[in-house]
Amino acid sequence: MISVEHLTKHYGHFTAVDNVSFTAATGRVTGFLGPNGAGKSTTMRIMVGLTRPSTGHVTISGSDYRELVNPGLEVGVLLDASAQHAGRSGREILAIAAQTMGLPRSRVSETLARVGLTESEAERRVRNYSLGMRQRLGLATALIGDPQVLILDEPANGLDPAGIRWMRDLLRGFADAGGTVLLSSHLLHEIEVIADDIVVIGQGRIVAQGSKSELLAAAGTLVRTADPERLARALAEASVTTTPIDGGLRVDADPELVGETAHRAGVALRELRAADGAGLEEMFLELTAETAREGAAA
Ligand SMILES: Nc1ncnc2c1ncn2[C@@H]1O[C@H](COP(=O)(O)OP(=O)(O)OP(=O)(O)O)[C@@H](O)[C@H]1O
Repeated sequence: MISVEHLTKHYGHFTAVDNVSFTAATGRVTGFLGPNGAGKSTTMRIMVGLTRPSTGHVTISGSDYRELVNPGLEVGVLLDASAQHAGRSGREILAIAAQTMGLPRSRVSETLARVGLTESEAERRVRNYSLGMRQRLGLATALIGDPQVLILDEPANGLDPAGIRWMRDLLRGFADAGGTVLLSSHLLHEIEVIADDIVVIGQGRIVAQGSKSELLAAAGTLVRTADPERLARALAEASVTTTPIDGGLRVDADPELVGETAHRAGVALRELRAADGAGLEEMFLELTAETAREGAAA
């Protein structure tokens, strides 16, 4: 388990991480989702002792990362797949990792097979690797010590859709065997595919967290009609909150109630369905738009 408690990081007057608390539970894949610059990497660097927090702290399986004697045996870390020595082959990089952790050399071939790198790919220098191959090698370095916890910053970056499904299955197997996985992404879709639990961060703050099913179920109903204003008035009379969307409404109620209310109000519907994920997507787009505006202003 990873426990993040009231973490704050200031850079001068800028607050990159602002009172962030969450846990990544054992047996679950937790997705850490946020737009560029939201504070994901800073939080993960603090977790593994590379950046000091201004306040707050993180424990991994009850310990501070910096107290671990042989950290690679307990926590597998992938922060930047491009940071691997470009002049070495994949096999050499894994052999060095195995040696540093005091592992038998046989672990190198086993781990290469686990991440789907062939023997001939492993002989190539990393400078000739695609981004997807670097991610697989980075994941291999994280896995080689057979840790219980994985901390992965944007591990799906550069993977094609089949690669993302492959990673989902690998991380699913890891969590089902009792492991803890925390992975970050700036893409909602990746997190939806891979994660069981989701923590959403925007501008250094946690803006939502829960299981994927909870967050998706909270999305309500999508309804389209030629007369959304009239339907919104009828729903408001029933004390139901609505949000206008293109050609209709997002409603904080189940589709049955929306259909009955529309029928009573004499409003013909064009579409009525559970808004799976739409609430999360809207919230995420708002976060992204705010960041994009900041970027434009800068
Ligand atoms: N060493 C530093 N000095 C000053 N500001 C920093 C430093 N490191 C990060 N920041 C700022 O902190 C904010 C959060 O950055 P961080 O890299 O944690 O975001 P992120 O969510 O990982 O984004 P991305 O998806 O782009 O990697 C950004 O505005 C960044 O510019």
